[in-house]
Amino acid sequence: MSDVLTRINDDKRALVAARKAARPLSEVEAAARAANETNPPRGFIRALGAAVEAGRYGLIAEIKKASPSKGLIRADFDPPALARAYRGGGATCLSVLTDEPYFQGRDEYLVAARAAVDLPVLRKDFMVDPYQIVEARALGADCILIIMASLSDAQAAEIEDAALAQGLDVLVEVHDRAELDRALLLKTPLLGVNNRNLKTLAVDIATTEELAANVPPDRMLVAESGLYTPADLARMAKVGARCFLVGESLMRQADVTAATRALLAPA
Ligand SMILES: O=C(O)c1ccccc1NCC(=O)[C@H](O)[C@H](O)COP(=O)(O)O
Repeated sequence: MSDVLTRINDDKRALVAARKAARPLSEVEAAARAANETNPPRGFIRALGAAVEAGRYGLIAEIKKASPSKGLIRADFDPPALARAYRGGGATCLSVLTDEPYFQGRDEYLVAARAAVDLPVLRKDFMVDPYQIVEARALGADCILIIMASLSDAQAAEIEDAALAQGLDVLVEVHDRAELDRALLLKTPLLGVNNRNLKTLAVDIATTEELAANVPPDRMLVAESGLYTPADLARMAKVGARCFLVGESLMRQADVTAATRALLAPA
């Protein structure tokens, strides 16, 4: 039996092949060029850097309806309203799941959430082909995710180059020391440590603590997953993470603005 991440990536490769057959790359490239005119990249890394420079936390707030580990997280799911709620609560950036089979995401959710606010947006998906990067820019995304556990070094570099060519920022995500060493071969300064093991779905925020000492000072460390309280953020900040990617704990709240504000309040 294959692990969760392998299944997601296998399905994603089939899905991308179908999308390529339905819509040629040249057409998506034209849409990406048009998006550069109407929705130019908003500077995802720049926004996080500015928050940290100003002495605040950089919060990437995730719009996530469901997940493989938790099933349905939020039934009352309105991406533009959630984007505004996150903005009102002090989020720096948004992350929007576009994967449909495993997260009940949709490309349209990214478009609608981004149109509702002025925050930079991460297309949160499983990138296995440069075609998806062009798609991301065509949708208006400002940043894409590279999961080192999903890709070889050559594939990661190819996807990063495709993103940079589109003017997109890149969040590279690792879960262990070997992935961290490989991620440091990439150009992006934005380095996420996922506290969730995407193969087993086990979450342990000690993962960020264990890897943080090996993250060079020229990288911006993002602690991802399993963060619920201001004390969790303070614990991550102690080892040098000033930026956070948070989904479920905020998505489960009735008042997302108040919950975001409360999460960002001093511990
Ligand atoms: O969340 C999952 O169950 C999951 C399963 C398989 C691959 C990826 C998965 N999640 C992606 C993420 O790591 C999170 O959406 C993100 O870091 C936010 O985590 P959380 O705050 O715990 O929702």
